[in-house]
Amino acid sequence: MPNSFYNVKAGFVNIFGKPNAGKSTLLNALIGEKLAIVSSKVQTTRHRIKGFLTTDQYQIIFSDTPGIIEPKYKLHERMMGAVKSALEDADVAMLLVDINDNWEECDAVFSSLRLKVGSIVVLNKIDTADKEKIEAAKAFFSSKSYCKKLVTISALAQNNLQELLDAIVSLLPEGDPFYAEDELTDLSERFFVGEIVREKIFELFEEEIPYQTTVLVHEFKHKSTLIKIGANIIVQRETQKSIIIGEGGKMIKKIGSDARKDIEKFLGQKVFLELFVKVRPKWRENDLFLKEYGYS
Ligand SMILES: Nc1nc2c(ncn2[C@@H]2O[C@H](COP(=O)(O)OP(=O)(O)OP(=O)(O)O)[C@@H](O)[C@H]2O)c(=O)[nH]1
Repeated sequence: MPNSFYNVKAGFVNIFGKPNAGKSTLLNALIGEKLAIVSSKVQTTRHRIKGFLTTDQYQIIFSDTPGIIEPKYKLHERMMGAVKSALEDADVAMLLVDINDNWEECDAVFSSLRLKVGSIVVLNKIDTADKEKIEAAKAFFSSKSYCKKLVTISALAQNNLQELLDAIVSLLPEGDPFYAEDELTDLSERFFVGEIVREKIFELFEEEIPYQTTVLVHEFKHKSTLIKIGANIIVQRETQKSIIIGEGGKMIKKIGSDARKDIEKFLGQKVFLELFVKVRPKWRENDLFLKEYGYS
Protein backbone atom coordinates (compact mmCIF):
# COMPACT_ATOMS: atom_id res chain seq x y z
CA MET A 1 0.00 0.00 0.00
CA PRO A 2 1.16 3.51 -0.63
CA ASN A 3 2.54 5.38 2.31
CA SER A 4 3.11 8.77 0.78
CA PHE A 5 -0.43 9.91 1.35
CA TYR A 6 -1.22 12.35 4.06
CA ASN A 7 -4.61 13.22 2.70
CA VAL A 8 -7.04 11.78 1.99
CA LYS A 9 -10.34 11.09 0.49
CA ALA A 10 -10.84 7.91 -1.39
CA GLY A 11 -13.73 6.05 -2.83
CA PHE A 12 -15.64 4.48 -5.62
CA VAL A 13 -17.50 6.58 -8.12
CA ASN A 14 -19.97 4.85 -10.31
CA ILE A 15 -20.91 6.33 -13.65
CA PHE A 16 -24.40 5.67 -14.77
CA GLY A 17 -25.86 6.77 -18.07
CA LYS A 18 -27.56 5.63 -21.20
CA PRO A 19 -25.45 4.35 -24.06
CA ASN A 20 -24.02 7.31 -25.89
CA ALA A 21 -24.35 9.70 -22.97
CA GLY A 22 -20.59 10.13 -23.17
CA LYS A 23 -19.26 7.91 -20.39
CA SER A 24 -16.08 6.83 -22.17
CA THR A 25 -15.35 10.30 -23.45
CA LEU A 26 -15.80 11.70 -19.96
CA LEU A 27 -13.53 9.13 -18.33
CA ASN A 28 -10.80 9.73 -20.86
CA ALA A 29 -11.11 13.44 -20.39
CA LEU A 30 -11.12 13.27 -16.60
CA ILE A 31 -8.29 10.92 -16.24
CA GLY A 32 -6.14 11.72 -19.23
CA GLU A 33 -2.58 10.74 -18.66
CA LYS A 34 -3.09 10.21 -15.00
CA LEU A 35 -5.23 7.23 -15.71
CA ALA A 36 -4.26 3.85 -14.51
CA ILE A 37 -6.52 1.84 -16.75
CA VAL A 38 -7.09 -1.28 -14.83
CA SER A 39 -8.60 -3.75 -17.13
CA SER A 40 -11.47 -3.70 -19.51
CA LYS A 41 -11.38 -7.45 -19.17
CA VAL A 42 -12.69 -7.31 -15.68
CA GLN A 43 -16.39 -6.94 -16.23
CA THR A 44 -17.69 -7.80 -12.83
CA THR A 45 -21.26 -7.53 -11.92
CA ARG A 46 -21.14 -4.85 -9.29
CA HIS A 47 -18.15 -2.89 -10.37
CA ARG A 48 -16.59 -2.65 -13.74
CA ILE A 49 -13.54 -0.73 -12.84
CA LYS A 50 -12.38 1.60 -15.50
CA GLY A 51 -9.61 3.53 -13.90
CA PHE A 52 -8.15 5.39 -10.99
CA LEU A 53 -7.44 9.03 -10.56
CA THR A 54 -4.96 9.61 -7.81
CA THR A 55 -3.57 12.88 -6.52
CA ASP A 56 -2.04 13.63 -3.15
CA GLN A 57 -5.45 14.68 -1.91
CA TYR A 58 -7.71 12.00 -3.21
CA GLN A 59 -8.12 8.74 -5.01
CA ILE A 60 -11.16 8.23 -7.17
CA ILE A 61 -11.89 4.77 -8.48
CA PHE A 62 -14.20 5.04 -11.44
CA SER A 63 -16.39 2.20 -12.46
CA ASP A 64 -19.49 1.87 -14.48
CA THR A 65 -22.74 0.16 -13.92
CA PRO A 66 -23.90 -3.10 -15.32
CA GLY A 67 -27.18 -3.27 -17.11
CA ILE A 68 -28.27 -1.09 -19.96
CA ILE A 69 -31.03 1.28 -19.23
CA GLU A 70 -33.68 1.04 -21.85
CA PRO A 71 -36.28 3.52 -20.72
CA LYS A 72 -38.65 2.62 -23.53
CA TYR A 73 -39.47 -0.54 -21.68
CA LYS A 74 -41.25 -0.49 -18.42
CA LEU A 75 -38.67 -0.58 -15.67
CA HIS A 76 -38.87 -3.68 -13.64
CA GLU A 77 -38.01 -3.25 -10.01
CA ARG A 78 -35.89 -6.35 -10.09
CA MET A 79 -33.79 -5.31 -12.99
CA MET A 80 -33.24 -1.95 -11.48
CA GLY A 81 -32.48 -3.69 -8.21
CA ALA A 82 -29.21 -4.95 -9.64
CA VAL A 83 -28.32 -1.53 -10.97
CA LYS A 84 -29.29 0.10 -7.72
CA SER A 85 -27.19 -2.25 -5.67
CA ALA A 86 -24.23 -1.61 -7.96
CA LEU A 87 -24.67 2.11 -7.58
CA GLU A 88 -25.05 1.89 -3.85
CA ASP A 89 -21.88 -0.09 -3.54
CA ALA A 90 -20.22 3.08 -4.68
CA ASP A 91 -19.66 6.19 -2.58
CA VAL A 92 -20.83 8.56 -5.24
CA ALA A 93 -23.12 7.99 -8.19
CA MET A 94 -22.59 10.11 -11.24
CA LEU A 95 -25.76 10.29 -13.30
CA LEU A 96 -24.72 11.30 -16.77
CA VAL A 97 -27.26 12.87 -19.10
CA ASP A 98 -26.85 13.85 -22.71
CA ILE A 99 -28.49 17.27 -22.63
CA ASN A 100 -30.18 16.50 -25.94
CA ASP A 101 -31.76 13.38 -24.57
CA ASN A 102 -35.29 13.14 -23.20
CA TRP A 103 -35.06 14.62 -19.68
CA GLU A 104 -38.32 13.11 -18.50
CA GLU A 105 -37.11 9.64 -19.40
CA CYS A 106 -33.80 10.13 -17.63
CA ASP A 107 -35.62 11.48 -14.61
CA ALA A 108 -37.92 8.44 -14.54
CA VAL A 109 -34.92 6.14 -14.47
CA PHE A 110 -33.00 8.09 -11.84
CA SER A 111 -36.07 8.46 -9.62
CA SER A 112 -36.83 4.77 -9.80
CA LEU A 113 -33.40 4.02 -8.36
CA ARG A 114 -34.24 5.81 -5.09
CA LEU A 115 -30.56 6.30 -4.44
CA LYS A 116 -29.23 6.68 -0.95
CA VAL A 117 -25.68 7.54 -1.93
CA GLY A 118 -24.71 11.06 -2.89
CA SER A 119 -25.39 11.60 -6.53
CA ILE A 120 -24.25 14.16 -9.00
CA VAL A 121 -26.30 14.88 -12.07
CA VAL A 122 -23.89 15.62 -14.86
CA LEU A 123 -25.37 17.31 -17.90
CA ASN A 124 -23.07 16.52 -20.79
CA LYS A 125 -22.65 17.86 -24.32
CA ILE A 126 -23.43 21.44 -23.38
CA ASP A 127 -21.33 22.49 -26.34
CA THR A 128 -24.29 21.46 -28.46
CA ALA A 129 -26.92 23.42 -26.54
CA ASP A 130 -27.71 27.11 -26.18
CA LYS A 131 -27.85 28.99 -22.89
CA GLU A 132 -31.63 28.75 -22.53
CA LYS A 133 -31.60 25.01 -22.96
CA ILE A 134 -28.79 24.60 -20.45
CA GLU A 135 -30.63 26.75 -17.90
CA ALA A 136 -33.85 24.85 -18.48
CA ALA A 137 -32.09 21.51 -17.99
CA LYS A 138 -30.45 22.77 -14.82
CA ALA A 139 -33.78 23.91 -13.47
CA PHE A 140 -35.39 20.63 -14.41
CA PHE A 141 -32.85 18.36 -12.71
CA SER A 142 -31.73 20.45 -9.76
CA SER A 143 -35.12 20.21 -8.07
CA LYS A 144 -35.04 16.41 -8.06
CA SER A 145 -34.49 14.61 -4.81
CA TYR A 146 -31.63 12.43 -6.09
CA CYS A 147 -29.71 15.48 -7.27
CA LYS A 148 -27.23 16.38 -4.52
CA LYS A 149 -25.12 18.33 -6.94
CA LEU A 150 -25.43 19.33 -10.55
CA VAL A 151 -22.64 20.10 -12.97
CA THR A 152 -22.84 20.98 -16.64
CA ILE A 153 -19.96 19.84 -18.80
CA SER A 154 -18.71 19.10 -22.22
CA ALA A 155 -16.68 15.93 -22.02
CA LEU A 156 -15.60 16.35 -25.61
CA ALA A 157 -14.50 19.97 -25.31
CA GLN A 158 -13.23 19.28 -21.78
CA ASN A 159 -15.26 22.07 -20.24
CA ASN A 160 -16.00 22.34 -16.52
CA LEU A 161 -14.18 19.16 -15.66
CA GLN A 162 -12.44 20.68 -12.66
CA GLU A 163 -15.81 21.72 -11.31
CA LEU A 164 -16.99 18.17 -11.71
CA LEU A 165 -13.94 16.78 -9.93
CA ASP A 166 -14.47 19.22 -7.07
CA ALA A 167 -18.06 18.06 -6.75
CA ILE A 168 -17.00 14.42 -6.69
CA VAL A 169 -14.29 15.00 -4.12
CA SER A 170 -16.67 16.93 -1.88
CA LEU A 171 -18.86 13.82 -1.67
CA LEU A 172 -16.06 11.28 -1.22
CA PRO A 173 -15.51 9.82 2.23
CA GLU A 174 -12.26 10.34 4.03
CA GLY A 175 -10.03 7.33 4.04
CA ASP A 176 -6.83 5.79 2.85
CA PRO A 177 -6.39 5.11 -0.82
CA PHE A 178 -7.23 1.62 -1.97
CA TYR A 179 -4.49 1.32 -4.54
CA ALA A 180 -0.87 2.22 -4.99
CA GLU A 181 -0.31 5.40 -6.89
CA ASP A 182 1.54 4.01 -9.85
CA GLU A 183 0.74 0.40 -10.39
CA LEU A 184 -1.48 -2.44 -9.53
CA THR A 185 -0.34 -4.13 -6.39
CA ASP A 186 -0.73 -7.71 -5.41
CA LEU A 187 -3.56 -6.46 -3.28
CA SER A 188 -5.54 -5.17 -6.16
CA GLU A 189 -4.88 -8.34 -8.13
CA ARG A 190 -6.41 -10.15 -5.19
CA PHE A 191 -9.32 -7.79 -5.30
CA PHE A 192 -9.95 -8.50 -8.97
CA VAL A 193 -9.57 -12.20 -8.51
CA GLY A 194 -12.24 -12.05 -5.81
CA GLU A 195 -14.44 -10.03 -8.11
CA ILE A 196 -14.05 -12.56 -10.91
CA VAL A 197 -15.16 -15.38 -8.62
CA ARG A 198 -18.06 -13.25 -7.48
CA GLU A 199 -18.99 -12.57 -11.08
CA LYS A 200 -19.29 -16.31 -11.73
CA ILE A 201 -21.60 -16.65 -8.76
CA PHE A 202 -23.75 -13.90 -10.24
CA GLU A 203 -23.83 -15.70 -13.55
CA LEU A 204 -24.65 -19.13 -12.18
CA PHE A 205 -27.14 -18.49 -9.41
CA GLU A 206 -30.53 -16.94 -8.89
CA GLU A 207 -30.98 -13.52 -7.47
CA GLU A 208 -30.85 -14.13 -3.74
CA ILE A 209 -27.63 -16.15 -3.60
CA PRO A 210 -25.24 -13.61 -5.12
CA TYR A 211 -26.44 -10.86 -2.80
CA GLN A 212 -25.87 -13.07 0.24
CA THR A 213 -22.39 -13.96 -0.85
CA THR A 214 -18.99 -12.46 -0.81
CA VAL A 215 -15.57 -13.73 -1.75
CA LEU A 216 -12.38 -13.43 0.21
CA VAL A 217 -9.07 -14.31 -1.36
CA HIS A 218 -6.91 -15.60 1.47
CA GLU A 219 -3.99 -16.98 -0.46
CA PHE A 220 -2.15 -15.53 -3.43
CA LYS A 221 1.24 -17.10 -3.95
CA HIS A 222 3.53 -16.86 -6.92
CA LYS A 223 5.05 -20.30 -7.55
CA SER A 224 7.56 -21.09 -10.27
CA THR A 225 5.07 -21.98 -12.97
CA LEU A 226 1.78 -20.72 -11.67
CA ILE A 227 -0.03 -18.64 -9.10
CA LYS A 228 -1.73 -20.50 -6.31
CA ILE A 229 -4.92 -18.82 -5.24
CA GLY A 230 -7.19 -19.78 -2.39
CA ALA A 231 -10.54 -18.09 -1.94
CA ASN A 232 -13.39 -18.45 0.48
CA ILE A 233 -16.92 -17.99 -0.72
CA ILE A 234 -18.75 -16.60 2.27
CA VAL A 235 -22.47 -17.24 2.65
CA GLN A 236 -24.92 -16.60 5.45
CA ARG A 237 -26.64 -19.98 5.79
CA GLU A 238 -25.95 -23.71 5.49
CA THR A 239 -28.65 -24.01 2.82
CA GLN A 240 -26.81 -21.46 0.71
CA LYS A 241 -23.62 -23.40 1.17
CA SER A 242 -25.21 -26.54 -0.26
CA ILE A 243 -26.59 -24.59 -3.20
CA ILE A 244 -23.18 -23.15 -3.98
CA ILE A 245 -21.54 -26.56 -3.72
CA GLY A 246 -24.26 -28.26 -5.77
CA GLU A 247 -24.95 -31.93 -6.23
CA GLY A 248 -21.71 -33.84 -5.93
CA GLY A 249 -19.81 -30.54 -6.01
CA LYS A 250 -21.06 -29.78 -9.53
CA MET A 251 -21.67 -26.07 -9.01
CA ILE A 252 -18.52 -25.22 -7.13
CA LYS A 253 -16.50 -27.00 -9.81
CA LYS A 254 -18.23 -24.91 -12.45
CA ILE A 255 -17.56 -21.68 -10.54
CA GLY A 256 -13.94 -22.74 -10.17
CA SER A 257 -13.33 -23.65 -13.77
CA ASP A 258 -15.12 -20.59 -15.19
CA ALA A 259 -13.33 -18.28 -12.78
CA ARG A 260 -9.94 -19.89 -13.36
CA LYS A 261 -10.15 -19.26 -17.12
CA ASP A 262 -10.90 -15.57 -16.60
CA ILE A 263 -8.31 -15.17 -13.86
CA GLU A 264 -5.66 -16.69 -16.10
CA LYS A 265 -6.58 -14.27 -18.86
CA PHE A 266 -6.49 -11.38 -16.42
CA LEU A 267 -3.18 -12.29 -14.82
CA GLY A 268 -1.63 -13.67 -17.99
CA GLN A 269 -0.43 -16.69 -16.08
CA LYS A 270 -1.45 -20.21 -15.16
CA VAL A 271 -3.44 -20.38 -11.99
CA PHE A 272 -4.30 -23.04 -9.47
CA LEU A 273 -7.55 -21.99 -7.87
CA GLU A 274 -8.93 -23.55 -4.74
CA LEU A 275 -12.38 -22.55 -3.53
CA PHE A 276 -13.97 -23.15 -0.14
CA VAL A 277 -17.44 -22.27 1.04
CA LYS A 278 -17.81 -20.87 4.55
CA VAL A 279 -20.94 -20.03 6.48
CA ARG A 280 -20.77 -16.77 8.38
CA PRO A 281 -24.25 -15.97 9.67
CA LYS A 282 -25.18 -12.35 9.10
CA TRP A 283 -21.81 -11.39 7.67
CA ARG A 284 -23.49 -8.44 6.04
CA GLU A 285 -24.37 -6.95 9.41
CA ASN A 286 -21.14 -7.74 11.19
CA ASP A 287 -18.57 -4.95 11.11
CA LEU A 288 -15.64 -7.24 11.74
CA PHE A 289 -16.58 -9.54 8.91
CA LEU A 290 -17.25 -6.63 6.63
CA LYS A 291 -13.85 -5.22 7.38
CA GLU A 292 -12.20 -8.55 6.77
CA TYR A 293 -14.02 -8.88 3.47
CA GLY A 294 -12.91 -5.49 2.31
CA TYR A 295 -16.15 -3.59 2.81
CA SER A 296 -14.96 -1.51 5.71
N1 LIG B 1 -20.71 17.25 -28.86
C1 LIG B 1 -20.35 16.41 -27.91
N2 LIG B 1 -20.28 15.11 -28.15
C2 LIG B 1 -19.91 14.29 -27.15
C3 LIG B 1 -19.60 14.78 -25.85
N3 LIG B 1 -19.27 13.72 -25.06
C4 LIG B 1 -19.37 12.63 -25.85
N4 LIG B 1 -19.74 12.97 -27.11
C5 LIG B 1 -19.96 12.08 -28.24
O1 LIG B 1 -21.02 11.20 -27.96
C6 LIG B 1 -20.78 9.91 -28.54
C7 LIG B 1 -20.85 8.85 -27.47
O2 LIG B 1 -19.79 9.03 -26.56
P1 LIG B 1 -19.19 7.84 -25.68
O3 LIG B 1 -18.21 8.43 -24.79
O4 LIG B 1 -18.79 6.71 -26.57
O5 LIG B 1 -20.51 7.42 -24.90
P2 LIG B 1 -20.74 6.21 -23.89
O6 LIG B 1 -21.73 6.68 -22.92
O7 LIG B 1 -19.43 5.70 -23.40
O8 LIG B 1 -21.39 5.19 -24.84
P3 LIG B 1 -21.52 3.60 -24.68
O9 LIG B 1 -20.12 3.05 -24.72
O10 LIG B 1 -22.38 3.22 -25.85
O11 LIG B 1 -22.19 3.36 -23.36
C8 LIG B 1 -19.42 10.03 -29.21
O12 LIG B 1 -19.62 10.30 -30.57
C9 LIG B 1 -18.76 11.20 -28.51
O13 LIG B 1 -17.81 11.86 -29.30
C10 LIG B 1 -19.68 16.19 -25.64
O14 LIG B 1 -19.43 16.72 -24.55
N5 LIG B 1 -20.07 16.94 -26.69
